[in-house]
Amino acid sequence: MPLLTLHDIGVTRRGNTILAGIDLALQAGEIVTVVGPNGSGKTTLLRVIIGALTPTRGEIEHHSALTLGYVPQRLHIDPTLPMTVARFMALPRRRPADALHRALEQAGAEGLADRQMATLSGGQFQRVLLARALLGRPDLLILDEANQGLDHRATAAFYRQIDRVRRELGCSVLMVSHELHVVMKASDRVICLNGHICCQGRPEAVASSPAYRDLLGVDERDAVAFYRHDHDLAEALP
Ligand SMILES: Nc1ncnc2c1ncn2[C@@H]1O[C@H](COP(=O)(O)OP(=O)(O)OP(=O)(O)O)[C@@H](O)[C@H]1O
Repeated sequence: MPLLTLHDIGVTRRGNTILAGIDLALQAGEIVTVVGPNGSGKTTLLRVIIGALTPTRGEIEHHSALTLGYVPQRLHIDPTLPMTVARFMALPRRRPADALHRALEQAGAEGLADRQMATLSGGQFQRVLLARALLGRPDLLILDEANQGLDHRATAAFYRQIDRVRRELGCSVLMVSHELHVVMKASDRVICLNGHICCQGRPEAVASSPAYRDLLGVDERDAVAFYRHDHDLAEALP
């Protein structure tokens, strides 16, 4: 049985159809990436899945005990506010110190617990957000463009960390990205969204499909070149 299934999900707001006819099943342990242009409904789809938005039509089916972890697109913390990573991780609920350190380690952010949030690099900040999402030991980890503000190298390292997390925790991952080439190696399946599902499949197949190329204006040779380049990037914490 899939971990989570969407049946004919539709979202309409102020007379505009944002999502229509979304049928989607997420399998246990799978990494699925949703790609699509600006305004194609990617965030809306994630908001429906995490329960922040009630769809206009359709149903979501999952096990009653399904635990979700969510890494937001961006999070602003006032840089003048003194707040250590450990304190941030304890919001809104304090956790045992060993759980906190385990989550930081799983996210590749070990050693950052006593650092001030304002002093973290973009890559470190995203790993702390990931660690916070891992505290609840999620069955499904959801990331909304978690590479925003990261350069290509930091993004590639971050997605390799996601793959490690999936292997260590055995959780499923659903993430949104603008760019397939960046997340290609980390995904089992890619869903190309533009209000509806235009195409889906293995990353290589989607990258070379006319629907994907038309939608995102990508040259397949560019995508493959990026993909190969990723292999050479160092594993260093950005
Ligand atoms: N509450 C709302 N009321 C009306 N329109 C909305 C609402 N939320 C989103 N929209 C519209 O729905 C469309 C899809 O928005 P959404 O944020 O899901 O797209 P996206 O693919 O995540 O975009 P981006 O890549 O820019 O983050 C946009 O046109 C947006 O303006």
